[in-house]
Amino acid sequence: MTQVVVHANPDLLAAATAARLVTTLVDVQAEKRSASLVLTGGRTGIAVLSHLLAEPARDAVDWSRVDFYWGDERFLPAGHPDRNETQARAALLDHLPVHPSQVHAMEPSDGRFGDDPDRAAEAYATQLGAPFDVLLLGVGEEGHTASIFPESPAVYETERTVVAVRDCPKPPPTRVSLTLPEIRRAGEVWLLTTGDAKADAVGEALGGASEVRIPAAGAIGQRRTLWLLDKAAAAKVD
Ligand SMILES: O=C1O[C@H](COP(=O)(O)O)[C@@H](O)[C@H](O)[C@H]1O
Repeated sequence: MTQVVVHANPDLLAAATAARLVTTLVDVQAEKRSASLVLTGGRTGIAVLSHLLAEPARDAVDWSRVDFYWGDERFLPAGHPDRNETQARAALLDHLPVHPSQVHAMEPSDGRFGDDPDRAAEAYATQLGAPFDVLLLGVGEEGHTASIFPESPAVYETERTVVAVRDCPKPPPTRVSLTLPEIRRAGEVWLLTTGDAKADAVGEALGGASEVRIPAAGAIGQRRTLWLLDKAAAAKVD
């Protein structure tokens, strides 16, 4: 099932998505022992985490039973301000009662495997198991999602769950990303984006574009695919 929800502005979108995350994680935890949540980078993704920190019902979630992953990472040194992990820690994770073992970050470029994104991708693949419960994604102006860019090798990947991505049109050029086959194993996939610069990509994705041209079109959840947009990003949705 694909649903599109349009909010009046980016701030309302981030606040409503944070509230939605709380209730969804509470529901998952009512059904099973722990929940898995995949975080996204980007402006909207990090704004959602900031709102989640301030959400009054935040601690209805048992945070000691949530495992955090990332859909993609900018392959930079640990602690670099442009890493999705660094931003997510500052916005939310550093303020929650979570054990380090619950936070499954992708390796930095000065980590265990040095400056080798292929080894970082292989290592991340070993951390994956059951399908994710909720997987958050952003959408780029040209239709990328996670770090899967249009017409790039990553969009053709059919076997691996995680890949290294090079020569990205958006800096930094080297990244690590989940692949579309892995994204499509998730129960719920939520695509979050705002602003008129995203309207063409969103309109094309929802209008039936191929995932090679608009990778976000291939991000589909097993139970639900939820597009969470502001009015500007939804301007070209029929
Ligand atoms: O580089 C990235 O950008 C996208 C979208 O970011 P936004 O700022 O345009 O919302 C994001 O989904 C991805 O995780 C990140 O690495």
